[in-house]
Amino acid sequence: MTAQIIDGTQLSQKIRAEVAKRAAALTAQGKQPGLAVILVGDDPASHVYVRNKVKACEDAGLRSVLEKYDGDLAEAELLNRINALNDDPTIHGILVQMPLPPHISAHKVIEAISAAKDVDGYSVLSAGELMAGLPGFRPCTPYGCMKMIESTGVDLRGKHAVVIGRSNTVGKPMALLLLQANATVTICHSGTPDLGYHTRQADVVVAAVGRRNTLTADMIKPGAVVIDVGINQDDNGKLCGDVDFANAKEVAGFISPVPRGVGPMTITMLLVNTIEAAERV
Ligand SMILES: Nc1nc2c(c(=O)[nH]1)N[C@@H](CN(C=O)c1ccc(C(=O)N[C@@H](CCC(=O)O)C(=O)O)cc1)CN2
Repeated sequence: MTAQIIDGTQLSQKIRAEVAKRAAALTAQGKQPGLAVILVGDDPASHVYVRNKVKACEDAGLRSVLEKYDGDLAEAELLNRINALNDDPTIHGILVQMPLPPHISAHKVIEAISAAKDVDGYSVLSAGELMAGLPGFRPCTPYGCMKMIESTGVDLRGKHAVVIGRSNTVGKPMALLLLQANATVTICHSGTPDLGYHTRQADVVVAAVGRRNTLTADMIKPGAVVIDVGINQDDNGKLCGDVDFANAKEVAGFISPVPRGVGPMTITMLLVNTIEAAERV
């Protein structure tokens, strides 16, 4: 049987409608939620993502302030801008689009953002809150993946989840969120000798490596939930994920596509975090 598609665009629409209601309520109290988006350099994909973030804010009634800088911006200047935004009461969330040019320390930049405005959930404090099971901002991509899994109705308690990838922004927080939902979690990575051995036992697989065809149909347990975080291009330059979608959908129970899967949900959870930041003030 063919898998049910987890449509990130459709799920986003539902969540964004709720975000719009919360934004309207805050605006009526004279506190319109505000997001500052900082883009440094000319990475074409980053320009697309940032444009989509600004548009999503507009559509949901959030105010967005987009600051674009040339790739040779000095690190100190960027840190000064972040400090100014930290002090701006009309800005509730600050996002610096990644990747940054190599001469700028992403760590320094992330840590410069005030904890109350860290809507990307990338800071050491936010990571610690997640680790400790405390409330806080969750990184948008894994947070969106959790919402996608939730939308399938599959209860994670006691299920075996395999995360492929161990990045600080996706793999590690993803594993912690799954653990918090009482799944038994395995993290696989480039040093894992037999990836298929692990994924074939998994009720849920989250692929977040950035290499196409990392997860093929023969590596999937029939009926499993498959979430594809990858952003790659196929031989024809078409956007594709880490999963061999065409064949995997014939084995999985639920599967997210690329595009229209995790990508739009990443933006949606950014809106959710920004609303939460504004509601906390
Ligand atoms: N500060 C951040 N930087 C980056 C993040 C992040 O969460 N915070 N994540 C990624 C990129 N990303 C968000 O910024 C992102 C990637 C993809 C999409 C998306 O909607 N993709 C569409 C296709 C868009 C296209 O035409 O290329 C889809 O999958 O349907 C949104 C956001 C790295 N940087």
